[in-house]
Amino acid sequence: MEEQEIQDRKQFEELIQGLIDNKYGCSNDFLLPSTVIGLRDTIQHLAESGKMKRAGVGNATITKQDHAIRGDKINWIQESSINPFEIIYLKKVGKFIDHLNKTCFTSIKSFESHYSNYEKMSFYKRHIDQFKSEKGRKFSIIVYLNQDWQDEDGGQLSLYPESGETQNISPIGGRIVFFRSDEMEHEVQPSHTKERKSIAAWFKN
Ligand SMILES: O=C(O)CCC(=O)C(=O)O
Ligand SMILES: [Fe+2]
Repeated sequence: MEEQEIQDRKQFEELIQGLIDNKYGCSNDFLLPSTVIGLRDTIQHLAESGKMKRAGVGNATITKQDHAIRGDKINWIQESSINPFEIIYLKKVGKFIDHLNKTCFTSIKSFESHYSNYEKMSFYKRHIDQFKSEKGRKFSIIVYLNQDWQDEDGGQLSLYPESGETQNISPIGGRIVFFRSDEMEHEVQPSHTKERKSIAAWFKN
C-alpha cells in the first residue's frame, strides 16, 4: 500500500473511532494546506462575484425566520466540477465513504456538499441536519477553510452529544468534523473578528 493510502486509512479510522466512542470524530489535516488555500480562494472568488446565496432552513424558500436561525451564504459543489481543488476534495470524501461502507456496512450511495461563508457575527442556531424533508442524510461532515484561526476568534462549532459534555471546536483550516445527521445537535457560534469559511457535506443512502 502506498504511504498516502496508509495515512488516509489511519485518518478514516480515527474519525470512525471518534464516532463510536464520543458520537463525533474530529481530525486535523483532512486536506493538504495547498488544497485548503485553493478551496478558500475559490469560495472567496464566488463571494466576490455574488454567487454565494443566503441559505434557507429545511426547504427551498427562505423565510424571515430563517435569518434568525442561520446567517450563512452557500454555494453547492457540483459532482462534475473541473476545479482541481474541488476534485481533490471530492475524491478524498469519496475514499472516506468507501472506507465507511466497507468497514461499517453503511451503504452510503451519494453525498452533497456546499461551501458556507459566515460573515462576522453570523451564526447557525442549535439544530440537527436531518430535516423532515431530508431523511436521506445519514452522516454530516464539515471541513474548514480558515487561515490562522485562533480560539479568541470565536466561530466554534458547538456539539451537544446527548450524554456527554458540550464540545467546542475551532474551525481551523484543514480540520474535519464528522457525526450522525439524525442525532447530533450542533450550533455555529458567531465570530466577532472574522469571516468563517467551510464546506459542509452530507452522506446519503
Ligand atoms: O460550519 C459548521 O461548523 C457547521 C455547519 C452546519 O451545521 C450546517 O451547515 O448544517
Ligand atoms: Fe448542521
